[in-house]
Amino acid sequence: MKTVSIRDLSVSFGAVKVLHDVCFDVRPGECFGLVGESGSGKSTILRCGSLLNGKWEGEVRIGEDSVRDMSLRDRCRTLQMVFQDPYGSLHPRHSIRTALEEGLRVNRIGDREDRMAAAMRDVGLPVEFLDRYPHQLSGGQRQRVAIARALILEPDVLFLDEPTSALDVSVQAEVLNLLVRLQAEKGFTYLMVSHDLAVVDHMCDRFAIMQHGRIVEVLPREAITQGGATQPYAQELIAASLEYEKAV
Ligand SMILES: Nc1ncnc2c1ncn2[C@@H]1O[C@H](COP(=O)(O)OP(=O)(O)OP(=O)(O)O)[C@@H](O)[C@H]1O
Repeated sequence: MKTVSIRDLSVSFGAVKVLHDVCFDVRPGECFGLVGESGSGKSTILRCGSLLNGKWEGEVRIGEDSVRDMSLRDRCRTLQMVFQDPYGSLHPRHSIRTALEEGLRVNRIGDREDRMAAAMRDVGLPVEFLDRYPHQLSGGQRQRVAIARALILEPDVLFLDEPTSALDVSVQAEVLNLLVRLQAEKGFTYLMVSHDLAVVDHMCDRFAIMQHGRIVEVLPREAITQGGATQPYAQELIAASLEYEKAV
């Protein structure tokens, strides 16, 4: 199990600075949430940490290693990302087999058929689905494939960017429970963006509340239901979310 350590992460797009010296640590085996208003910089943290965006200042370490110093292969085997929209992240003309095999091939890993079958079983999908295409699966099944593709390389850390927000409410719970089970079985460290404090309450040990590219407060999960936030914006966000829960 590995720590994710983010120090003084700053990012600008043109003249606009969207992250300001962001610092936090995700403990080994922990699920750490990032919440906050739209545009506050949550996804940008994941995109920088995974080097999808390489233009930033500061330091991101996984365990002892800076992500910038890792080879592409080491990075893929240390850190994987699951996106919000599984339809967008799976190639429409590639079978599920092709999607899963790619990472194994690039990383020159053998036993591919066995590993792909194991990954499908891990995410609760029939092995026969390897021969299907993304449009032949439901949204929840596609997200399971995206998770299988992430875990097949046996990474230490998963970055999850709103992994269930594109799914039906009934399917959301299934995928969240799958992520909880996989974390317990495989000891993943999760860094997860969500706009939904109910999801954070279900999944996360701790979470950071963000506003305008800064961390306002880092809180334990219990702060959602039992209070404890000290910063006014964090208190407002939690109160608004509880009001919303009551109303629906
Ligand atoms: N490639 C880019 N070019 C220019 N601006 C960008 C780019 N990516 C993100 N931004 C800007 O950076 C800011 C942070 O965006 P980010 O996607 O990280 O926010 P977020 O908190 O994840 O929002 P949401 O909850 O809506 O997904 C926003 O103002 C956004 O418009």
